[in-house]
Amino acid sequence: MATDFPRLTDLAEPGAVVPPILNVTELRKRYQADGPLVCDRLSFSVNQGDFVAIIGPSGCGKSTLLRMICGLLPPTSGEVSLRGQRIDAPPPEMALVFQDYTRSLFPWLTVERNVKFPLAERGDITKAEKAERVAEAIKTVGLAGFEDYHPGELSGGMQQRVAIARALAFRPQILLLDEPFASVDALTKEGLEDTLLAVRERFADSGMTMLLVTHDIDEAIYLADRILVLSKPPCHVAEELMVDLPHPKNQVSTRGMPEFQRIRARIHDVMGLSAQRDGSQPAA
Ligand SMILES: Nc1ncnc2c1ncn2[C@@H]1O[C@H](COP(=O)(O)OP(=O)(O)OP(=O)(O)O)[C@@H](O)[C@H]1O
Repeated sequence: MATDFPRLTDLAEPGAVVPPILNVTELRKRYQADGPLVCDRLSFSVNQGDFVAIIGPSGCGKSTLLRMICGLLPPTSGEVSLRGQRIDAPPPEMALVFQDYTRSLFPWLTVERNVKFPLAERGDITKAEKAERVAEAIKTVGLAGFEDYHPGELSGGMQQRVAIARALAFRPQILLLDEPFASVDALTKEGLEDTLLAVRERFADSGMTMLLVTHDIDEAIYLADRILVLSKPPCHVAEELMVDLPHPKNQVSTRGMPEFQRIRARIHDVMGLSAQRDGSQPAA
């Protein structure tokens, strides 16, 4: 598949250590000068092609972190860098999918036009390539045949697929997803999770990196290769877990695997949920 950005591994000398695509270094964030710290010395890095899930207690600062990563919100101190360059504004290599698809889609445009919308101003891509990208993105999210529908004629899950397709048509190097499936029912959510895995496979050659913020521990384990568990606020990375589950994944058998259960138990421990459930105090 064609890609707008070279893979870091293709640029490196054979045997060289490839630097992370994204570095988050010592981030601190306060919304008001005299307000509480939301993040405190939050650091981690992400390699190209990784699928990283960020999970943490409600209100700990996950969305704040994602907005700082994509340059929509300035950190109070510390920095986010992409390929070694500090991010001060939304970089063209990133695309963001929000939970609330109703606010990100244009109801008066068809599926095809919604997906094409961010490409309209791109003078560096030919009309034919735009059409090819749009068709491929729509197909990848399972919406072939719905090109001429309007968002209001689609279910919530299908509308979120349109939002994902729009991000994909942009061919981002980093796809950021902020609670993308929090507004849909459980069965629809499973279908969308499997679509994300299909997206990942489809764009693997271009080294697309994915960063998912979610409340859902099982979703994080099912989808990601690496999970960053954030602490309660002011948040930092409390634990980093590698997920090594066999592909292709399956909603029933993968979730039943001992490794899946082991990781889930560990996350519950780190987040203090187990302790809360049996009535004792969570670890500080
Ligand atoms: N624009 C803002 N101005 C002031 N405070 C804010 C703003 N946005 C978020 N906050 C505060 O920052 C903290 C972290 O919020 P954030 O939405 O990042 O957390 P979260 O982990 O994504 O929450 P949730 O899991 O409930 O979606 C909260 O205390 C919130 O009230």
